Amino acid sequence: MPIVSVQDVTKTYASGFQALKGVNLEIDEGEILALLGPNGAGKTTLISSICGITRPSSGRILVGGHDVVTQYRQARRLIGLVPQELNLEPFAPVGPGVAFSRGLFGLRRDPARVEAVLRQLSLWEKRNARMRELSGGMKRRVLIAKALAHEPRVLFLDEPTAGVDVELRRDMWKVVAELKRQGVTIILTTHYIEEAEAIADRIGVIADGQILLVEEKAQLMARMGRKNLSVHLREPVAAIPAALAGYELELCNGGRTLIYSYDTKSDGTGITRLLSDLQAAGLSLRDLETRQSSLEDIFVDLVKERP
Ligand SMILES: Nc1ncnc2c1ncn2[C@@H]1O[C@H](COP(=O)(O)OP(=O)(O)OP(=O)(O)O)[C@@H](O)[C@H]1O
Repeated sequence: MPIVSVQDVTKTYASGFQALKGVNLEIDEGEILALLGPNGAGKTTLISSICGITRPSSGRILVGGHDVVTQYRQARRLIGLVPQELNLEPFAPVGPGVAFSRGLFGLRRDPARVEAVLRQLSLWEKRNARMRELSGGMKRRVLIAKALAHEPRVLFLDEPTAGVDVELRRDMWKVVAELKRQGVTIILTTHYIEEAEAIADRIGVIADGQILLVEEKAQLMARMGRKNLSVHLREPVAAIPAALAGYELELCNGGRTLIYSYDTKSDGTGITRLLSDLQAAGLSLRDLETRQSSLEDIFVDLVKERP
């Protein structure tokens, strides 16, 4: 049984705007799913619906088998949510704040658990600091600690690394990997494709209130991946020779490099023929290199190709 099951969910806001247009999504226990999508795609609306903060207009959502509307308490107990905004009390101290979040779920005090969470997020030394004394990155960690205080089985991270520096982003990825090791299911939204590429098991692409695809990251990259062959020339050319028009080459690097894009899955890549045609056109080669297209290329193509 999936830990989260989203069934035909739509959401129309009071303004009449339809933010979700029939979303179906199953999330397995223990996986990391990254939801990628442009601004306004509906990512936050979807997460808020699963967490019971926004009520879907139609459809059904189950978390751990509990309906998030009719069995709100049981469902919510299983969920930790790290919101996008840093909505922390400026004067609240870190440690008691995390303990308080646990108490909100009616759980008994458990200082050992709170300490473990604080240590895991490198916040133990800061346990007596007030929120306003912390850096933005530390505040984000506090939000995660608060979301973990009641031992949720599913953790939602809404853009966990928006606006944080590269080092902190990598730190955050380590935290996510560690949580996965502990068996926590993680759903994160992100604008950063490299983030999805670095940590997700599966990738969901959402645009305009619809899920365009959900797929294993490795499969997605293999299925949709193209490769680019860069041909570096000894002498620059002003234009692509007419004899090579059929290859749809791109000329760059001041006329010194030709880029040929090919499908890694098709039977013939066309490379052999291209190389002999290059020679026939009188071009002499200095070097060749190939590059696998990234998730970013795939994502841009997907969102662009929509009717
Ligand atoms: N309370 C609301 N009332 C009306 N429209 C809303 C409301 N909340 C969100 N929307 C609209 O729904 C759409 C989806 O918003 P949502 O925040 O879910 O997108 P998102 O994918 O999370 O975007 P971002 O990446 O910018 O956070 C947007 O067009 C937004 O303006």
